[in-house]
Amino acid sequence: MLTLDRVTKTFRAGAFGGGSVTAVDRVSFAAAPGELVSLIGESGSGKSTIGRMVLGLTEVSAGSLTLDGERVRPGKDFYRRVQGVFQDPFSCYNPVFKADRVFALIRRAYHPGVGDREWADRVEKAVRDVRLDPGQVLGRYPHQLSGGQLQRLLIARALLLDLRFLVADEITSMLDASTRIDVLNLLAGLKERGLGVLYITHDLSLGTYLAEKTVVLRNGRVVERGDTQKVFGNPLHPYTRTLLAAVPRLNQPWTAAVPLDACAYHEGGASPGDDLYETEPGHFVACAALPACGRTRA
Ligand SMILES: Nc1ncnc2c1ncn2[C@@H]1O[C@H](COP(=O)(O)OP(=O)(O)OP(=O)(O)O)[C@@H](O)[C@H]1O
Repeated sequence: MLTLDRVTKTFRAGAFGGGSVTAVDRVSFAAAPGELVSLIGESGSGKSTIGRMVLGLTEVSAGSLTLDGERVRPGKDFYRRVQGVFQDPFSCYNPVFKADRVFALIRRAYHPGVGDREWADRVEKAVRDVRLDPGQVLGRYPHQLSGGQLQRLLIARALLLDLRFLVADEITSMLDASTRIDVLNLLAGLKERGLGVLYITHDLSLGTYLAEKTVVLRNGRVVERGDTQKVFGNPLHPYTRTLLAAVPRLNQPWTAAVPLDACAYHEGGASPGDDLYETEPGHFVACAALPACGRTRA
């Protein structure tokens, strides 16, 4: 179980590191085993920073982030259970080595006692599990494989570990529609195996596809979260509504498509409360004024 409780990340910023930027601001949510939580927000909203903190690649500035009740402790044992797959699969491979070297590295680090024959069988099974043909992909260099194949090999690599949790950061954004569906189905399969998944995306349509829960981020803060069907079926925060209604129009900034109105919990509102209000079971909205605010579905 992944649990974030008022997790905050502040980076030093500015020419001499004198300023600071709060990339993630008191974010709370949880992902149970077998559950996919989709983290949605526009560019710069803090999604990847959250993913990196879950993976122990970025330190938490404040708040608590635990996996199965333990704080994140990057190291061999941690990465046996928690892995990340990222947007650009090419960046995860060294172009001068064959792509299946990623499996050899896992063997060396985690399964040094496994014999050649058994390891080959395990790799073959993991590759088939991600719906690739071992004969087509093993022994090839990264440039000889497609982005979707490389992405799936990374998921296969994760399957060779005793994986409990996967952070999937924009993993489908570079893929064509059919490969994207394949990879999403793969994530569905991982959920069935009891894995928890944090699925980071700016694509709302993909978020609804698999996620039990949805967290909508804006400027590092959660504006709405809850059961995906409730958040999408009855979006309460104007930002979520804007995201859902956004239609690109030339020569107009996209936020102009559906103006945010002036409820107290909106950006720049008078009372920037950090708590979310449970407006119905399993549906939380950031509103300092709820329930007195009276904003419900129009
Ligand atoms: N190492 C860093 N130092 C300073 N600021 C950072 C650092 N990493 C991220 N930020 C800032 O934190 C904010 C959130 O960045 P983050 O990459 O988490 O957003 P994101 O929602 O994942 O965006 P995108 O969808 O474009 O990847 C941004 O304002 C970014 O500039």
